[in-house]
Amino acid sequence: MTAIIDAHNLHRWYGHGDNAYHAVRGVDLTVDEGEVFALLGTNGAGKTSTLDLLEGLATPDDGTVAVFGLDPVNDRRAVRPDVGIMLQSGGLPAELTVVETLEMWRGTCSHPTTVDDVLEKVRLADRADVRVGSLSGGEQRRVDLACALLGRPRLLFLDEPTTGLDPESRRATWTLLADLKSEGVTMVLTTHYLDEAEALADRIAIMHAGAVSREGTLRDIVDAHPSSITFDAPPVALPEFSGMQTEAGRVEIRTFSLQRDLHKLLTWADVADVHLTGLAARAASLESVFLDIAGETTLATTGADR
Ligand SMILES: Nc1ncnc2c1ncn2[C@@H]1O[C@H](COP(=O)(O)OP(=O)(O)OP(=O)(O)O)[C@@H](O)[C@H]1O
Repeated sequence: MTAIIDAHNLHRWYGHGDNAYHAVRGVDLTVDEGEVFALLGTNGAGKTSTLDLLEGLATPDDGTVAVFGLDPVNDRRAVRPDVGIMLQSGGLPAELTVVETLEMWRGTCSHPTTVDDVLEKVRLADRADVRVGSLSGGEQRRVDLACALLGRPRLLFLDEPTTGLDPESRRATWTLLADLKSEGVTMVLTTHYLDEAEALADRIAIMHAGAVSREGTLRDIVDAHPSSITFDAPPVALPEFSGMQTEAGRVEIRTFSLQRDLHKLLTWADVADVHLTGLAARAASLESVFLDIAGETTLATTGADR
């Protein structure tokens, strides 16, 4: 595999002095050719700040980024023609129609496809003559995507591509992105929809407080996380389980052997004639990993440690 993106020890600060904010704290990322890489994280985790560095829209305060083996800031003229960027908010002029917007954008691309082609892809052909400002939020998002596709990019950055889209349009966008992947387009996307990352991504990184907290395939990430069995604390002594704790009258057993421990618990309850009220068994999932990370204490990220 060839690394299309290779980033090491990225740091990004906003502001200066005591009020400086350390938004990206030593991020390492590689994205291979043809991969879909999803960047997840809570609000403010540093996803967009990291994406800006990979896109060459900002220079890292420390660390290095290579895109196609080049510096996306200093070698911008060589890198940019092969890159499509869909920002979180497109900021397109409201007065232009969809087709005028795309024609204008097309003029900035080195080897563009046709406006009709991208209109078809994002399913906006019937809205071509409507002003961008009159479109629904979801339709505007699809114009942003159309602009990112016009240059026939080899590498596509998508910052929350389906936010504001209805479920049917989200699915249509997933199909479009899957088609682009099968054409060999490499993609880096941020999303708050875990099912989107599950459906599209070959690899996932979960950011928290400016750093990558977990990284790997969905399977790697989920397999490294315990499953959980919970129930109301019964008025009798329980058998021994590693990873068992009781809080506010609820018992939780965190386990990497869900089936074995559940069997042990149910067999004990049967023999001891104990009714386990509120019993729930949850296999580890991307959501449980995400929620655990989101609950972790946030490190101080102000200028004091600069
Ligand atoms: N220009 C700026 N000046 C100061 N702080 C900023 C600036 N831009 C971003 N930040 C801060 O940096 C942190 C990371 O922001 P960023 O937009 O990268 O997060 P994110 O993970 O993309 O969040 P979201 O999911 O909400 O889009 C946030 O706490 C944000 O307030």
